[in-house]
Amino acid sequence: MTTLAITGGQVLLPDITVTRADVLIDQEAGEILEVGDDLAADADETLDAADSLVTPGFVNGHCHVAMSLLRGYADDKPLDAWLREDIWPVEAELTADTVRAGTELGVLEMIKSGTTAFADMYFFVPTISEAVADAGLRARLGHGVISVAKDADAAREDAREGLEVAAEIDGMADGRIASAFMPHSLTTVDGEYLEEFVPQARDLGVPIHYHANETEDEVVPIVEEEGVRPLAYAAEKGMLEDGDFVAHGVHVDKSEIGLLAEAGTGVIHCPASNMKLASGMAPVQRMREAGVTVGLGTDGAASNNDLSMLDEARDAAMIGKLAADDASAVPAEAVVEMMTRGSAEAIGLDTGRLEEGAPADLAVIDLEEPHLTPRHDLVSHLAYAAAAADVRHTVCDGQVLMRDREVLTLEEDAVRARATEAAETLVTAAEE
Ligand SMILES: CSC[C@H]1O[C@@H](n2cnc3c(O)ncnc32)[C@H](O)[C@@H]1O
Ligand SMILES: [Zn+2]
Repeated sequence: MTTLAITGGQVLLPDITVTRADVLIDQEAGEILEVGDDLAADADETLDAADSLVTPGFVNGHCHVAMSLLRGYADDKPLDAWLREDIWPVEAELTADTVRAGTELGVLEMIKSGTTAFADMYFFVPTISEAVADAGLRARLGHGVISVAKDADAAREDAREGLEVAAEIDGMADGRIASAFMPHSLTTVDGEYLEEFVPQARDLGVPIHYHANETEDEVVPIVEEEGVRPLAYAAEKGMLEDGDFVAHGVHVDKSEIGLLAEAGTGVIHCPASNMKLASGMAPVQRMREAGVTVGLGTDGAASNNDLSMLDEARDAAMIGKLAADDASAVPAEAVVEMMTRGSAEAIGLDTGRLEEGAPADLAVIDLEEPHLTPRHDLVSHLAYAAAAADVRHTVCDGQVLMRDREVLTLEEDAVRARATEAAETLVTAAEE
C-alpha cells in the first residue's frame, strides 16, 4: 500500500463543518483511510495543506466539456436562437480531434479549479472518455441524442449510438468512468424514440440524463401537445426514476417538484447558464425543502463562460436568494453541499465527502489571500469568496492531478495551443 497524507489543513467534513485535521489516503485503492490528527508520520508521501482548506473535490453535475472550444464564440442570445443560429451549425463540423482538444482544455480547467468529477453530454464520447481517463478525473458521460431535423433512420441511428456508447464506456478507467443514456431534451427528441429507447437503457442498467424545463419555450409546447407538464410527460415516458437526473429545472411547478422528490430524480442547477441565456431562476430553495436532490453544474463554457464550480456556488447562492425573495434562502452551507455531495448523489457517483472509506477525491484551497482574510467562517469563504486560482492541489482517486498549482497529468501549454488551433479549424470549417 502506498499512502499519501494531506497535512496541516482545515478539513471540510460531510456535515459541512470545518475542523483541523490531516487526511490519510491509500493511493492504490484510491480511498480515504482516515481523517484525524497527526497522520503525516504514517504516510509515504505528503501534500502540504497549511493555511489551506481541504474540501471534497467539486462535482460538476452537468457539462458539455468540449464546448470550451466555443467559449466566447457566441454570446448574448437566448437559448433557442443561440443553439440554432450559432452553436449547432458549428458543432456540425466537430471531429474526434477537435473534441479531444476541447475536452483536454475543459478538463485542464476543471483540475485547476478543484473539480474531480463531472457529468457530460456531448458527441464523440469514446474520445471524451479517453481524454478524461488520461487526465485522471471521474465522470459520467453520454452521447447526446437528438431527433429533430432528422429522418426516422437517422434519429434511430443516433439513439442506438447513445445506447452503444453507454454500454462501451461504462466502467472504463478502473471504474472512474460511468455512463448514462442522454436524450438531449423533451422537445428535441420525439416521444416515439423515447418510448423505443428508454426501456433499452433500463435493460442496460444506466440512468437517464436530459435537459428539462430550462426555458418557458420548452414547457409550452409539451403542455399544448401532450396536455401535461414536461416532467409528468417525462414520467409517462419512463424517464423520471431514482438515479435519473435532469439539467436546469428552471420552470418547474409545485406538481413537478413533487414528482422529482417522489421519484428520487436529481436536478442539476446551472445558475450561470440560466442567467446568461436569461432562461429564468430555478426554485432551488423550494426544491430542496421538498426533498429533491439538487446538485450544481456549469453547463458548457459557451454559456457560462468558465467551468469553475466556485463561481457556480456563489452564483447559486445569489440567484437562490433573488428567486426566493429571501436573503436567508440557499445559504452558504446549502451551496457547499450542492457542489460536493449533492451533485455526486444526483449523478450517481460515489464521491463528494471526506471521511474514512470514501473515494480519495479532494481539492486544497490556499487561504493566504486578501480576499480570504480574515477567516471568520471557511464555509462562507468557499461559497462566497474563493476563486479557481486559489486551488493549490487537486487529488482524484488517490492520484495527485495538480500539486502546487502545477497540473501533472496534462501539459498545460500544449493543451492550450492545441485547443486554440482546434477552435480555429472548427470555426473556419463552419464558415465555409
Ligand atoms: C446533443 S449533445 C448536447 C447538446 O446540448 C447543447 N447545449 C449546450 N448548452 C445547452 C443548454 O443550456 N440547453 C440545451 N442544450 C445545450 C450543446 O450545444 C449540444 O448540442
Ligand atoms: Zn446543457
